[in-house]
Amino acid sequence: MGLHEKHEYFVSWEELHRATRELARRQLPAEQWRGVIAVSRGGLVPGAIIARELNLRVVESVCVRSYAHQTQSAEPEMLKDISCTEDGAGFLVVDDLVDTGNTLRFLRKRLPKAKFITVYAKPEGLPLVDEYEADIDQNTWIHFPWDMHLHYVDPLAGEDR
Ligand SMILES: O=P(O)(O)OC[C@H]1O[C@H](OP(=O)(O)OP(=O)(O)O)[C@H](O)[C@@H]1O
Ligand code: HPA
Ligand SMILES: [Mg+2]
Repeated sequence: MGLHEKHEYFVSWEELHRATRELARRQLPAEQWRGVIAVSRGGLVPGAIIARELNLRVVESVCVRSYAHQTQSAEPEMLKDISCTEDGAGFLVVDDLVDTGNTLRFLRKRLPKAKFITVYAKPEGLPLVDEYEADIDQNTWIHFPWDMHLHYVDPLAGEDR
């Protein structure tokens, strides 16, 4: 394998559910939280699972457009802010993953007192996340279950003759 080779990691619904539940378990006791702020769109499903496990009924969403992969210099933009909190105190900010950390870096400025958690984390993003469930290599692209569907694959030995 070359050093710069790209890898792919395919996450099933079951794996996502299991990993997110484990992340939720580590946020106990639930009474310390006022609610969940999901980072739309990737954080919506993990946010719902965490809210369910912790019996939190206040679920908000924020949306950030990050230009990280196009123009390095451009600042991310808040497409949807929240009104339930000034500084994020008592809230869990949930995202599916942290990659470069650009999204969470931006949100930390808006919600300095929130706790930031993700299901997956790549090394560059580690300083921006308070807790996460699983490490993923920087050069691996994660495919989430909502972006995939099941399809037929030929047997290794080829079709029956
Ligand atoms: O750490 P970063 O380099 O900022 O990358 C991580 C972010 O990128 C993806 O969201 P994206 O902005 O692609 O939008 P989506 O959630 O709507 O898919 C992912 O869901 C994270 O929010
Ligand atoms: O690895 C990834 N998978 C899906 N979306 C992403 N956004 C940044 N990195 C990723
Ligand atoms: Mg996202």
